[in-house]
Amino acid sequence: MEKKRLTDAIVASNHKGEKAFIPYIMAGDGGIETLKTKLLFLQKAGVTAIEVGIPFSDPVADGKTIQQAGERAISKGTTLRLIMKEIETFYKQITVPLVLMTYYNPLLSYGIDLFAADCVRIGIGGIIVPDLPLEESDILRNALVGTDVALVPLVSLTSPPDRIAKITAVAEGFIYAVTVNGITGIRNAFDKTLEQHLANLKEQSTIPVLAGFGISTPEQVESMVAIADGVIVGSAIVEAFHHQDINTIQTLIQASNKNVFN
Ligand SMILES: O=P(O)(O)OC[C@@H](O)[C@@H](O)c1c[nH]c2ccccc12
Repeated sequence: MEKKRLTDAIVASNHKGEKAFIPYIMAGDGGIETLKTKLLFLQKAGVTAIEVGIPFSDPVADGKTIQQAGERAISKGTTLRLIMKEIETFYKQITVPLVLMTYYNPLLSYGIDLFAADCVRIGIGGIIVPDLPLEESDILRNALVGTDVALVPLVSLTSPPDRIAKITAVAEGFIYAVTVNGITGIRNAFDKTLEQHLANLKEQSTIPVLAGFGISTPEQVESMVAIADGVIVGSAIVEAFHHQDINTIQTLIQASNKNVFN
């Protein structure tokens, strides 16, 4: 089976004259019972897909906001196993693709083959594993062959051209273009080379290129969707859910839906 569900969802939103918007939430922040409510809310608000974070004790790519959300989730007993079980109870109500974001360690202790099989069973659209470099990713990629679960790669601002070529050759779902050098968390400004970097990636990739890291205001969403196929917003969404600031979430989503053909 070709891995098309996640790509198709992004392309479909782009065809509507919108750009893809993928919010990130931390599963178990506020208690596992809030996961379904948040997913249904975001789906109704018109997002393209949803990145679901698995809390982990050593989140090396994460800044303070997501680290603290992870600690809150862990303190409430959230594990990968619990999250998979919880999603299984309501996955039929979720029509937007879910992209699980987890570090490699929880995956290893879950068991790669079991994880792949469970992802298929509960309709997961993609997986992001930030601490799994391309060279080490075959075990997971092989476990997902023949499924519609995409292994989404990260490309950094500093990835050299030959590495970018290797990554785009095996990329599935979309390319996650990391927009800053460093960790997740809101930023005031972006590198001047970003526009050219995204243009290069788009030229080389046959699947959509989405920008993520540091994007936290409607203005930043608007300027990013002008140069990428969509955005991923994490810390700002996590913070807004933590403070039950629904308005901020809706405003961020709407910023990606300004008609790009005008
Ligand atoms: O929080 P930010 O700066 O908006 O960045 C997105 C991000 O949170 C989400 O995609 C993510 C959370 N943790 C990660 C670790 C690696 C890669 C990506 C992520």
